[in-house]
Parts: sequence; C-alpha cells; structure tokens
Amino acid sequence: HWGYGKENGPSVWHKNYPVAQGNRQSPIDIIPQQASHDSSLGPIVLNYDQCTSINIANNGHSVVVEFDDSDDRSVIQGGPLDNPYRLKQFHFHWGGKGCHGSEHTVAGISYASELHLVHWNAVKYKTFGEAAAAPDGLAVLGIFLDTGDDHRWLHMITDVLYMVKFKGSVTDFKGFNPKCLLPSSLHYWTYLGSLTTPPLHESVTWIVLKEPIIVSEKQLGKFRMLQFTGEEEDQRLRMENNFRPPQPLKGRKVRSSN
Ligand SMILES: Nc1nnc(SCC(=O)Nc2ccc(S(N)(=O)=O)cc2)s1
Ligand SMILES: [Zn+2]
Repeated sequence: HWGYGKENGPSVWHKNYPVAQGNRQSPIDIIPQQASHDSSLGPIVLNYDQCTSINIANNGHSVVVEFDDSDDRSVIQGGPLDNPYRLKQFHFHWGGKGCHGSEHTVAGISYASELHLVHWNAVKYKTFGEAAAAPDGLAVLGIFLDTGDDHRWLHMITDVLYMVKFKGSVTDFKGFNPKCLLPSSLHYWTYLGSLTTPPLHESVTWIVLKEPIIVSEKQLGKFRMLQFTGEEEDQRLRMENNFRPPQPLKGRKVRSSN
C-alpha cells in the first residue's frame, strides 16, 4: 500500500497511479513574482459558522477531522470558484523534528507544516467520490504553518491526538470550527491541480493562503507522536514527513488575489 517510505513513497506512486505523472499534479513550488495578478479574482468567502465537525481520525497517512457535509452549512465560495463548495474534512502534512513538512513551497522555501481544508462541489456532483474524480470537483484551501509562539486554538486538536495515535483509530470531535485556524489575511494564490496523495485525481482548484499561521514547536511535536502503523502492527512507524514534494508546473498559470 502507498505511503511515505522508501519503498512506497511519492517516487513510486506512479506505478499504481500513472496520473502521478500527469499535467496538473500538486503540490507545486509557487513563485510569487511569476504569479499573475488577476483583478477579476474576488475575495474568498468562508461560511463555517454552522459547521459541524463529527470526528477526528488517524487514516494511516495523516490526522483528519471529518464534517457533516449533508447540507450547505459549511462552504467556501468566491475567488476562482463558480459556486459554493462544501467542507468535507481537514488534515495536516508535517516534517520530522527540526525539518519542514509543507507540500507547497514558496520560491523554494517550505514551511513547517500545511493544513488542507477539503471542499467538494455539491452543486454539480451528487457525492464526494464523484466530485473527487471531476476536473472542477474539489476546492482545497491550503494554509501554511510556521513555528513561533503557541497557537491559541490548535491545542483543541493537539490535546486529543493521543486518542488517535494508531492507524484506524477515530474518536468523537464535535463542534470544532476551523475558522479559528485561519490567518488574518485571506490573500491567496490559486491554480488548477490535484490531490497530493493517491488516487492523485486532477480534480482540485487549489487556493493557498499567503499568510501562514504560527504554531509552536511543542504543538507540532504532538503530531509526531502519531503513528503510521496500527496498534496491532509490530513496526512502530512515527507519523512524520507525510508530504509530497513539488511537482512540475507543466505550463500552468498561478494567479494571485490582489
Ligand atoms: N471515490 C472516492 N472516495 N474518496 C476518494 S479520495 C479521498 C480523499 O479525500 N482523498 C484526499 C487526498 C488528498 C487530499 S489533499 N492532500 O488535500 O490534496 C485531499 C483528499 S475517491
Ligand atoms: Zn493534504
């Protein structure tokens, strides 16, 4: 099964998922000076107020907070999007101790970690799975995490990570509003890309915020006590460096909100 190790990591994903070598793969290195300012790009609008987180789980690749997406209570709209997209889940990618682990990079610089809020086009598609395979099916909001002081709300997540230490574990996680994880500015870069893990579907409109949020080394360290492996497995593999490196741009344009 795919993973982030030597034998099953990003460099061999193409064997089972040939789209890994496609024309709109993610992540990418974002070069701000080469991004085109597009005045037609309006602001991103996040309506997360009625949001309803359900649970938090360790899926063997990351830690994921799932939402009830049975109606339009939590949506992202505006910016490059033609209609509202429903929030389905958010998760993180991070490095090892002292190493950076973001997926997107900015002029070759990577951040300590990256948060992905995954939304799907429920206006055009009936299910998430159907949307995940469609070119305009998903919108992922990417937020960089840099290290510094404690983040005042991230402890809501890091305090429960011990409950989902092993692959396949899940626990209730209700009433969490991810609005508390946003930076002050919603200025962004946007481009057409893909899921950054198998099945690597080329179905994502990426919206990457320019301003990182600040979290402490201590808070990040709690993500690293998670395991890629299940409780019953004899191998204890610490969950870290669960990021795909930047992929070829293949002529794509990155646009910038003003
Ligand atoms: N029929 C199908 N159901 N589900 C899938 S893909 C499941 C899924 O959400 N995958 C996913 C993978 C990567 C990302 S990411 N890192 O945000 O690009 C987001 C989401 S295809
Ligand atoms: Zn992700």
